[in-house]
Amino acid sequence: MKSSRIPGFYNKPMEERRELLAELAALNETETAVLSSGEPLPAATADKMIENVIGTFPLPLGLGLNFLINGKEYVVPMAVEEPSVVASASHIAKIVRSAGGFTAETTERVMIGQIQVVGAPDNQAAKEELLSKKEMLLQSANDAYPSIVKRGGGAEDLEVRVLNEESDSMYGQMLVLHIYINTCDAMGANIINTMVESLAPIVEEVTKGKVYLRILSNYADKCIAKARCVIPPHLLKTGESSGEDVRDGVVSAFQFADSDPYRAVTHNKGIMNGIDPVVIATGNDWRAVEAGAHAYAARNGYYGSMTKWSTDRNGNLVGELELPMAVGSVGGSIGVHPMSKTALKILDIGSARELAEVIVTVGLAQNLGALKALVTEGIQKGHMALHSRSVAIAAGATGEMIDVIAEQLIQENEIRVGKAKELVEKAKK
Ligand SMILES: CC(C)(COP(=O)([O-])OP(=O)([O-])OC[C@H]1O[C@@H](n2cnc3c(N)ncnc32)[C@H](O)[C@@H]1OP(=O)([O-])[O-])[C@@H](O)C(=O)NCCC(=O)NCCSC(=O)C[C@@](C)(O)CC(=O)[O-]
Ligand SMILES: NC(=O)C1=CN([C@@H]2O[C@H](COP(=O)(O)OP(=O)(O)OC[C@H]3O[C@@H](n4cnc5c(N)ncnc54)[C@H](OP(=O)(O)O)[C@@H]3O)[C@@H](O)[C@H]2O)C=CC1
Repeated sequence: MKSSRIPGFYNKPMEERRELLAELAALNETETAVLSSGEPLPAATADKMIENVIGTFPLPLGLGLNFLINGKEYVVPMAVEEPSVVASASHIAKIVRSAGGFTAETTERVMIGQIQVVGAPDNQAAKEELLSKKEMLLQSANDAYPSIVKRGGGAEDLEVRVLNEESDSMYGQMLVLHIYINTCDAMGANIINTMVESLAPIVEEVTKGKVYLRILSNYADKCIAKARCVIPPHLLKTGESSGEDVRDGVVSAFQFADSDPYRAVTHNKGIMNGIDPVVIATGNDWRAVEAGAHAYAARNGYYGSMTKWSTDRNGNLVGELELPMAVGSVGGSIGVHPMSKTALKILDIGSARELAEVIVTVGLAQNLGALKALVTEGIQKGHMALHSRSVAIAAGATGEMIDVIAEQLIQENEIRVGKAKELVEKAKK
């Protein structure tokens, strides 16, 4: 990939943007056609993906630009309905690339399958028995999905937990078997579920209990992606605010979020503003990522900030984000939806790990974009200026009138549908 820094990309007509992208990402004719096709997800394909299909629901697909991660350039496809998200991510990526770019990494890539056992006559004895049969259980799990073992993955370890051991617990004791499974480049839900379902009869026999649930855990805390950036304050100067003031405001905003769940939820929503669009564009399961991310934000016993912002000894702003990121670069609907195939080609990633690193980086950038605006001019100026186009459309503006009405709304500092309707009616007379 040549540079992802394309100044003024947003001022070019859409056709020109597509041409630039096709050249940059070496898209072939089919991939380029998917972007400009009126029906990127053919109805016949959609009809086979879910049930009771009556159509498709398109979202705008934008490009997060300027991303430099671990020294590699990334153009990031983002499918999202909310104005200013893509602009904000690109804005921060532009600043961070001047500071050397983001660094990102993933830990081990292991997913968890859970098997719930109730009514075992002796949970401790059943636990010991399961642990003593570890090799046999792992082998049986792998026999249920041999192709993932051939790819270098499969069931690697197990753990047994007894829940509700305390005598004052509200619920009865139960045993939970965790199978740790390397799903290679797949998110792995179906692989894991196949494995744990196949183990259920053996587990019942060993424990003499009843198995109810056999399903993966979306709390993928052994599949963590981390992103980091270090920004000298002079790069943060915004309007009248000095870089130091912006830096201190961002650190204080983090401390606010980490001290108060009312703020943490909004702060974290701003992070998911960056994460979800990439998860969606690449055909991944955003409910799984959302559920895991929020649970991880509560791992210390309280719901806090997903990101951490601090100042290092040289006065730089340091940002860190660490989240479970159980995404795949294959499997699920990824190979089915033509748009997600094209999105992965644009990203030019070689593995699920690399995809997870890009996604968590966009989340970090998005958080800083929002915080930088919030601690300086406020969110309305930048966000509402871009939202004004949607307001104009909602009020009935079409074609060239959209930008004209949007500009009038900004000039009159009244970005609301009622005002836009007045302007549209006046313009139509
Ligand atoms: C909107 C900006 C970026 C303007 O910020 P700005 O300083 O006016 O931007 P700029 O004109 O100096 O441009 C800087 C770069 O930003 C990008 N950029 C700039 N404009 C565009 C555009 N039109 N289209 C595409 N990209 C754009 C582009 O990369 C550009 O570089 P260039 O290519 O020109 O060299 C800034 O005001 C901002 O980041 N605001 C925050 C927006 C935001 O966070 N939106 C999310 C919605 S609000 C929300 O849901 C979450 C929240 C806020 O509640 C979370 C929380 O509370 O924590
Ligand atoms: N709680 C949850 O989150 C749940 C989610 N789901 C859904 O499950 C889906 C994801 O399941 P998943 O198991 O990932 O998808 P798949 O069932 O599509 O499995 C992935 C397939 O990809 C193939 N593959 C090709 N190359 C690789 C590679 N390098 N690494 C790994 N696999 C490779 C494997 O085929 P082979 O090896 O056979 O060639 C494997 O069968 C998502 O759609 C999700 O929404 C379903 C249930 C619950």
